[in-house]
Amino acid sequence: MILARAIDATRRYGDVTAVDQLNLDVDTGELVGLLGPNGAGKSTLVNLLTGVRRPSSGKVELCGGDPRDPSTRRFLGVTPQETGLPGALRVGEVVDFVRAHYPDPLSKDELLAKFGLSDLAKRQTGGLSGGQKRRVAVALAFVGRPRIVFLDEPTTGLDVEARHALWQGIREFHADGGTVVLTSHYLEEIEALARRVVVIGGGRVLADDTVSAVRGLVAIRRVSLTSGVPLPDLPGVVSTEQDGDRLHLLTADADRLVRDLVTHNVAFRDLEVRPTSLEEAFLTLTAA
Ligand SMILES: Nc1ncnc2c1ncn2[C@@H]1O[C@H](COP(=O)(O)OP(=O)(O)OP(=O)(O)O)[C@@H](O)[C@H]1O
Repeated sequence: MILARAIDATRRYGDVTAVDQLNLDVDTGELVGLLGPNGAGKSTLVNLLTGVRRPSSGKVELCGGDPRDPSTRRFLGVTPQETGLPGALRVGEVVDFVRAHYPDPLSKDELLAKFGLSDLAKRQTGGLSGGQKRRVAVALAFVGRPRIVFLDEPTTGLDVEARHALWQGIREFHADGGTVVLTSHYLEEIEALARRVVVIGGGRVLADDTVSAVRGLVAIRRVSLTSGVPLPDLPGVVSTEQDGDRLHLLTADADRLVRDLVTHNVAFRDLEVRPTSLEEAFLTLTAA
């Protein structure tokens, strides 16, 4: 069953088209990463799919219904990009408050244990660190045993250990059949959690595939070398970065680039050719 669907969805803010005739289906049991540069439209898409905003045109569906309908929202868990917690309440009290909104919530202890938060149960949220607040905010999305969870940049600002604790909670939910859509700027996060990655740019879907396929799609290689002399103009180089004597060239045809360097008698050493990172891949896609 399709749990979240955008059909030709467009959302405008004045002159800005944040989401532009976008189509997306998220099936039951999927874990989907939305990836894209700042301002690509990821949060707006999440806001449309979770009923926070209405599309200017087109349609969105959640669990086969309208995401603004309370009976549909029972199946939904969300952590927006920015959240506020009532500072005077203890973590356990906030969990109880949210639990009260759902017919069959997780127990407080189970939720806190799943997300490694048991030690914080009696702490007032106002006294928590930024990272601890974020972990509580993400855990709250799972209280109501949702069928689908949307997490907008869930681990921004978290240290490695806290990030891994959250990933563990998300993975367990997914392993039990839960559906997850997350946006992230952490490429390792998308790679660590999701097999499907939807690359968003300019409010549109630029690619929708596996992480490795998205990399393969652009097939850009990074050729790094050390050279004391300026390089001649070489065909097929899409960008050049310089770090002292070390040069990093991006190209779709690394073999040709290396042959050209030799043909031009460029003195170089420490040649390295490697696939691009996902970030480089999406920058290339969004520049297309
Ligand atoms: N409430 C709003 N009012 C006006 N413009 C908005 C509003 N929300 C988003 N926008 C604009 O819509 C575009 C898409 O923004 P959005 O926040 O969806 O992108 P994003 O991919 O989530 O970015 P980021 O990674 O920085 O969070 C941007 O140009 C943004 O300035």
